Amino acid sequence: MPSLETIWKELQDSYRKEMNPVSYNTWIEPAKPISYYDNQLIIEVPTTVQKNYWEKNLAGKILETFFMMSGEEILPTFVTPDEAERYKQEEAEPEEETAKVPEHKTMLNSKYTFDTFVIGKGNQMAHAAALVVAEEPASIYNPLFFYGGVGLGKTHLMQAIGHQMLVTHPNAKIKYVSSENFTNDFISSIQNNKMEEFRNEYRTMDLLLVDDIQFLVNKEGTQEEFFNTFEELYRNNKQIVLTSDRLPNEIPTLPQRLVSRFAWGLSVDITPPDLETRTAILRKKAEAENLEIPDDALSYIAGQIDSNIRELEGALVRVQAYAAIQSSDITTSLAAEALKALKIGTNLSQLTVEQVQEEVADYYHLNVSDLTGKKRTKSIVVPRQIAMYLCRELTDYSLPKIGADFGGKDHTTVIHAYEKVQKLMEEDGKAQSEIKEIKNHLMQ
Ligand SMILES: Nc1ncnc2c1ncn2[C@@H]1O[C@H](COP(=O)(O)OP(=O)(O)OP(=O)(O)O)[C@@H](O)[C@H]1O
Repeated sequence: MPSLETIWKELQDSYRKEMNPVSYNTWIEPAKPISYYDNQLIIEVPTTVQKNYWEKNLAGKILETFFMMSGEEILPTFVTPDEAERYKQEEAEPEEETAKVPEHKTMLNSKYTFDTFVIGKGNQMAHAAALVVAEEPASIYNPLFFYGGVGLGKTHLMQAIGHQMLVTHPNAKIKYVSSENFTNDFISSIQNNKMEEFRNEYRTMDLLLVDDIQFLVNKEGTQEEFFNTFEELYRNNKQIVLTSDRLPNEIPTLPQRLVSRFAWGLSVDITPPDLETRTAILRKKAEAENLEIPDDALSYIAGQIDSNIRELEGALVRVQAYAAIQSSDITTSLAAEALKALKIGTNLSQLTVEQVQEEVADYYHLNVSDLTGKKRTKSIVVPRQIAMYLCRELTDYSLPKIGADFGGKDHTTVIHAYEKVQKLMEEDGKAQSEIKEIKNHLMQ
C-alpha cells in the first residue's frame, strides 16, 4: 500500500484541481492526517466548522481515493485539536489488555448522546424504546430495530444507547459497527487467519449496535456469520440494536431467517421531523457551538430543509461559514443569502436513483429491471454502468446505497462502473454525447 503521505498528497492534488484557491486554503490545506490504525483514519482539522464541512462534503472522496490507491476501505474520523489530543495520548500509551474497552474502540461518536438528541413527534417512540433498552438491556426489546429515511437520527439514537449504557454499566463491552465494516472485519479476519479473534470480539459484546443492516451483503458467508453472531448474543442475553432504511422484510438482500430473528424484538420507525422539531434541533446545535442565532433565523433555516437532518446541519454550517467570511452576525437575511446557492443544488440532490434508472432505461429502450438485474450482455451492461455513473454524479446518495438500489450490488461495483464510464466518455464521442443528453433530461 502507498504511504499515508502519498495518498494524502494525491487527495490534496485532486481537491486543488477542483476548488478555487480560497476554498482550498480554507477547507483542505489545514487538514492533517494524524493516525491510521485498524482502517480508521484520524484527520485533524482546526475548528468544528471545518470538521462539519469535511464530514458533510469531503469524506466520500477520502474513502474513494483510499480505496482506489490501496484497495482498503477506511473509516475517516475528523477531530478538532482538543479531540486529537486524546488520540495522540492513546497512541503514546503502551498497549495493555484491560477489561474496559477504551471509548474510541467502541466506535461511539461522543456527540451522539441522549442529551444532544431532540425529541419530536417523528422520533418519540424510538427515543422511548432506546431509553428502555439503555436502562435495561436485553430484557424487553431485543433486538431493537430502528428504521426510517436518510439522516433522521437512527445512528444518533442507537449510539446514545451505547453511551448511556456505559454510564450505568461502565464495564459493559459495547461495539458500534456499520454492516459494511462488519463485512470488512469478517473478510479480513478470514484473509489473515484471525477468525477466532473476530468471534471473540463480536460474540462477547454486551451491546452490539449494527448500523444500516440493508447493506449486509453475503460476501464470503458474511450473512451466515452475522446470523451466528446474533444467535450467540441473543442466547447469552446480550442486547442487539439494528438500523435500516426500511423494515427487515422489505430488504431484498436479507435472508428470511434473519428477518424472522429481527421480528423477535421491537421495530420502530423514525419519521421526518416537523418544523418545530427541526428548529429545536438547530437551536441545540447552535448552543453546543456557542453560536448566537436569533430564533427567526433558526426557523428560517429549518424551513428550508424539511426531511434530512444531516442536510439541515449542513445548512447551518453553511450559514455559519458565510457569516464568518462576511464577518457579520447571523440574521435571517444573511441565512437566506447563504442558502441561495444551496437552493440551486437542491433540484439535483432531490433526484432519486429510481429517476436516473428510469431515464437511462427509457433512453436505451430497456426496462429498469434490466439495469437492476444481473444480465451481462453488453447492451445492458453499458447502460447499467452509465446509470450508476449518473447516480454518483447527480444524486447525494452514498456508493453503498446506489449499489444496493441496483439489485444489491457492492459499492466497489459502483466505483468500477464510474471509472469505466469516465474512460468511455474520454474515448468515445458518441457515448459522451448520449450521456450528456440523458444528463440534460434529468436536470430539466
Ligand atoms: N432528533 C435529533 N436531535 C438532534 N440531532 C439529530 C436528531 N436526529 C438527527 N440528528 C442529527 O442528524 C445527523 C444525522 O443523523 P444520523 O446519522 O443519526 O441519521 P441516520 O438516520 O442514521 O442516517 P442514515 O440513514 O444516513 O444512516 C446527525 O448529526 C445527528 O446528530
